[in-house]
Amino acid sequence: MSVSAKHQEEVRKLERVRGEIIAQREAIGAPYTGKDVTEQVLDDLRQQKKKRLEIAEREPYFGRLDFREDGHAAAMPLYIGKTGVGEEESQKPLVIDWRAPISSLFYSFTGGDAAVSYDSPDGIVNGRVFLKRNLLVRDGELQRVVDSYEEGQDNAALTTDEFLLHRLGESKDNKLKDIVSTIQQEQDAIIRTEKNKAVFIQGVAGSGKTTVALHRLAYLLYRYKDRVRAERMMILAPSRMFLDYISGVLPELGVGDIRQTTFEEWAVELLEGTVVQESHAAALERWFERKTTREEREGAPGRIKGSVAYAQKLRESLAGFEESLIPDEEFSPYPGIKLSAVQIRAWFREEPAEEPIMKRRERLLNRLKRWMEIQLGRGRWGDKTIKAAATAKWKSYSNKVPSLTAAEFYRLRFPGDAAYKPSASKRKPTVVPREDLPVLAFLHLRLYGTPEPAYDHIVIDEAQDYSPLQLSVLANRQRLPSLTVLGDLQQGIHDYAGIRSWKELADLFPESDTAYYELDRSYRSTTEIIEFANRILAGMEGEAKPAVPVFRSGEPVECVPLAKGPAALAAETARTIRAWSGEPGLSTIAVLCRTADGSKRLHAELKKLGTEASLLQADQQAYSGGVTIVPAYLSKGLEFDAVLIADADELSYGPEDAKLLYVACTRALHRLKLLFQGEPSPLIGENSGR
Ligand SMILES: Nc1ncnc2c1ncn2[C@@H]1O[C@H](COP(=O)(O)OP(=O)(O)OP(=O)(O)O)[C@@H](O)[C@H]1O
Repeated sequence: MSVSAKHQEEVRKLERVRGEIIAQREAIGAPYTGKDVTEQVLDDLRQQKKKRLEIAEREPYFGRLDFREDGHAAAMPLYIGKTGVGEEESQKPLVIDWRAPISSLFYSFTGGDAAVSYDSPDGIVNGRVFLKRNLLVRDGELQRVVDSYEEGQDNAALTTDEFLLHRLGESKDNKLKDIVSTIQQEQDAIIRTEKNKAVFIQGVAGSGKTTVALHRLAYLLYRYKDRVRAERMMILAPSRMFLDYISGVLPELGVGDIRQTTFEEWAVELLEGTVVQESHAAALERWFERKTTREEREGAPGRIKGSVAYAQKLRESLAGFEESLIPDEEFSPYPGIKLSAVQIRAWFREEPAEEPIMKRRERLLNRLKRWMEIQLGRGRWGDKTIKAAATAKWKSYSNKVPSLTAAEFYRLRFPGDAAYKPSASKRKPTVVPREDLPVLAFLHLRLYGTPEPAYDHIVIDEAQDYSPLQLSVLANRQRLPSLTVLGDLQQGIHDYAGIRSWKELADLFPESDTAYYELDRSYRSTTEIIEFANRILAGMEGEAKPAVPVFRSGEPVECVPLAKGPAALAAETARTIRAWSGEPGLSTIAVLCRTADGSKRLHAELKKLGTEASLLQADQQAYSGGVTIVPAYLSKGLEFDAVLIADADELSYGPEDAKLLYVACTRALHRLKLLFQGEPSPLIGENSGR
């Protein structure tokens, strides 16, 4: 079939499918506003469907696969889209959801006439593929038709990756996007991993880890409809700004209501207002605004307190506390009526051990109260004076059974470790440093538990910055392990708190409950940028894993020496911003500085020159795109069309800063330039053009 005939065929098909989608959408009226509860529930479902149809109307599908199942006479064209659509009358599928079992063929098929198979709920289905076609539909218009496999054609000439490259070449705005139309085979395998696993993903910068984790949530909600609920899922990311950056993906995949937060916010909430965390900026300042030594990082409180050994110390301390909870004295609410310490301890032990300690304490004290009432009998209990005196005795006894908040417990039992002062007033929360939050969360769960239901699934992004203690606190909030834990050890710039090997985290689970994946291909940057960043990696200690580029060539990376002084830096920065701003493909531009202080100074200098740029700071809620000046350590997880590294000199980036410079360079999609005053950083030495 000729190219234009194919196009015509697809235009007709698109018209038919969109006609059906529009008709179905229009048939769903305005939201129900009445009081009938059943009707409200039904309408909720209708309105959700309407939202999905609205997305489908713009882009009903992105792929077509002609598949002949074994035993069937003809191949069936299957159209694959973000949401499944069935014909209203016949209920025949018009569009198949990308998460359906059969759609996995679309992602895993890479050509050839060999038999293929996919896992369906009824078992393995075998068959053959006759056509794999990518379709680009934007706002209801068919824009591109690209075949990556057609039976009987010279498929070597068919462009397998043309569609992907087209997508990667697009410029980015300030939000991460979904990738349903171009999910790669190795990514699809992760997305479709069974629910009850702790899935660890080690992936190079730009390999799609964050994106894949979000698609996995959408997959789990579809595949395990009856068992998982969006309200019982949670995404943990390093900052509010990062969460804002990824916030568009799930709604675009038709998924809502998933809690997205940072570990620290989650912990503070768990601790029920008893503590607040010190500012994020202050915490970062400690590690990034001045040079730190390896000894400082190794011996950092976050690493020690986050270790498995420390968790054990906390457990032992809790056990000791529990053991000594009941005072060594009898309880006697009235002369002649008494209960020995031995008896009270025995009662305490009867409480279920898996219940939090303070809950058991409360139940024990209530039991004592009931016992007291019964022993005194109706006559004496009815006597106001006797009742008041007995109750006072009970209160006084209760006061001797300690009740502590997590923050009080930690300060009392680990006075040398707790790095905060108690708040001056009981009603005011205690301000605690970030590294103490995991400890307090751990203690709180053992002491008080939480009324919140367990989580069905938890996603942890940038997990190389997590400690084993943090992960174990989270895993304790699940009945069965079901987590997606992703990160990149090579980007572990917070190594004063995080791990050095995934084993540290994976060891928390039985091996049969874990799955480990590595992603080596980088989709974000051009080949030139990836190769440049790989050379920085090579300078890193330990075994470096270079990223493999998807072949997408761009401009060479530039390293430019500058004369000394802030004026020369500002002038060159302004010139670069001007030049890049004039290029159509470059809509987000970042200037990265080693420190927040340096970023502020450059921002002020640029202002003097009349160059507009926004300054990105820790504790910021959102990243708005355009031209931004960013401290390198805050750029982690984000990406920009073009990146200018303003201070790639030997003082800013010494050999121990390889991870930070690697993070900085890998933020760039299409363009990367590094400036240096004085000697270039040894990390780019040979690349610097000198
Ligand atoms: N299969 C794909 N098709 C199209 N684009 C993709 C694909 N996989 C990843 N990308 C793109 O690559 C970029 C990097 O993705 P993402 O931010 O999820 O990677 P990451 O591994 O989390 O990166 P980092 O560790 O550097 O933060 C994004 O722009 C994403 O849209």
